[in-house]
Amino acid sequence: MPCEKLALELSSSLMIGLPPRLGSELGAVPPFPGQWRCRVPIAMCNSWGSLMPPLCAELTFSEVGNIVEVGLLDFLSFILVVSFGLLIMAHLAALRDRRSEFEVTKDCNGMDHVVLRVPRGASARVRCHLVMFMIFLWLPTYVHSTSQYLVQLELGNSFGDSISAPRLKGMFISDTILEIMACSCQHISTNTEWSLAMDDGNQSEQKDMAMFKPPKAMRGGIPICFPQFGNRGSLEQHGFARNKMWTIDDNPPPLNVDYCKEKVSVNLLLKPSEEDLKSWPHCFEIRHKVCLAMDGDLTLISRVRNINGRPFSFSFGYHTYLSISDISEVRIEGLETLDYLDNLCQRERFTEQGDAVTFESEVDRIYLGSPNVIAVLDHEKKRTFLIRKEGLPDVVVWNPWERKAKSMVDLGDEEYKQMICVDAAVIEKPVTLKPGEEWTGRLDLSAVPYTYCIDHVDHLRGM
Ligand SMILES: O=P(O)(O)OC[C@H]1O[C@@H](O)[C@H](O)[C@@H](O)[C@@H]1O
Repeated sequence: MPCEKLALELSSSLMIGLPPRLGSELGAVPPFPGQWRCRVPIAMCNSWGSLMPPLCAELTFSEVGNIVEVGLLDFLSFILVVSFGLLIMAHLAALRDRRSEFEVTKDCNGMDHVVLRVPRGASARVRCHLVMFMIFLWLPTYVHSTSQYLVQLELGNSFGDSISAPRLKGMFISDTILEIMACSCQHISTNTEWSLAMDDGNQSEQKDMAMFKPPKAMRGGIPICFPQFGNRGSLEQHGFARNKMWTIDDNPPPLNVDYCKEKVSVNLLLKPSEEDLKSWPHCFEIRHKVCLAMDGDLTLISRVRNINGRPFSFSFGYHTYLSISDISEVRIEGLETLDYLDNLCQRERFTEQGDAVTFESEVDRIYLGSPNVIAVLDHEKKRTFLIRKEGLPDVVVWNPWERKAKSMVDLGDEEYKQMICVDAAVIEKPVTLKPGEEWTGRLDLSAVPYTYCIDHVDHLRGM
């Protein structure tokens, strides 16, 4: 026998001994007087525990139920039966996983939230919360007087990190793989904002979590900058999309390539309000899909469509706050030798001279025509964020440093050290859409061991 261990998987009644009567019920035929024989499935395991192909055994039992002989036979019929059984089990497991990947529950305040889960590893919580969750801590009656919801995506933990985060005052940057992405949204009305938040179940801590003053976005997470990036236009800083109520889109048009197969996801939709049309008179729809992969990687896919009227142009950016150990310990690879516009020098154009971007003072730059993979290496945490992107040629790198941080009401004086914004964006050459045309941008975020990218980034760039 090639295996070192033979495991007999019998029915529970067989396992505890087979009385002749039971053998007979199972169709056993007495080979000799006083003996009984029957066929049962067996599974063989080797010393490493891997399961060998199952076989069927013919067992001969003595009169008192002891096994006196084991023979292997009937391989094909047994394979058929077992395959059928495995198929049913797989189907049931898939059903169970599907059920558990989207679960609507209530939080301790009785508010609905949706938990997105992947069977192994990461989870995401889509929390249907009040927009004013800062307020409801202190004015609970407000909970009942508004119909606005905050949908909050919370990335769970796939790398064994604790979800309890360095809680930056006014900023929800967790220590987990990709922070937390959140947006405010509501099924019916249109009046809230994108924001980021984290909930580790400790409601009492939420009052520390943000300057949450709708319609202004909270700092942190991955707000969507649209249709303007920064102050390069007449609209509010980074455009209005991050300050709007998005709706959950139950029936989005299919993507040309579905990057979110095997991932749990949520689809969001924003259409312009009357007020938006006054400041930006273009008929558009912007869709945003958030996908959580089995291993906790996050994919964001955004689509902007010109739904009628005249052509229009826009800028777009994923304003991505990453949690880092210390800004002085971080380097960004993938931007070397590129030209950049320095926002701190009236957008003057320079060329990156270093072999990586490192930080010693305030940085606010737009790197132009960057490769599709950027790596943010955190030496102290021994972790690298990989940013893969499509349709987003520019990369904004921003850290306010000490002086500016002190002037920002929603950033603690020292908190600039634990954050870096690396925004995949399209800024220098805005996108122009003719009527009926659609633009798609995609961002993949993952956290990998520190050394990973050094060996792999070049390979990934070719993807
Ligand atoms: O405070 P906001 O509006 O979120 O913007 C923060 C920063 O975002 C960066 O993307 C910009 O380049 C900076 O100029 C800006 O200060």
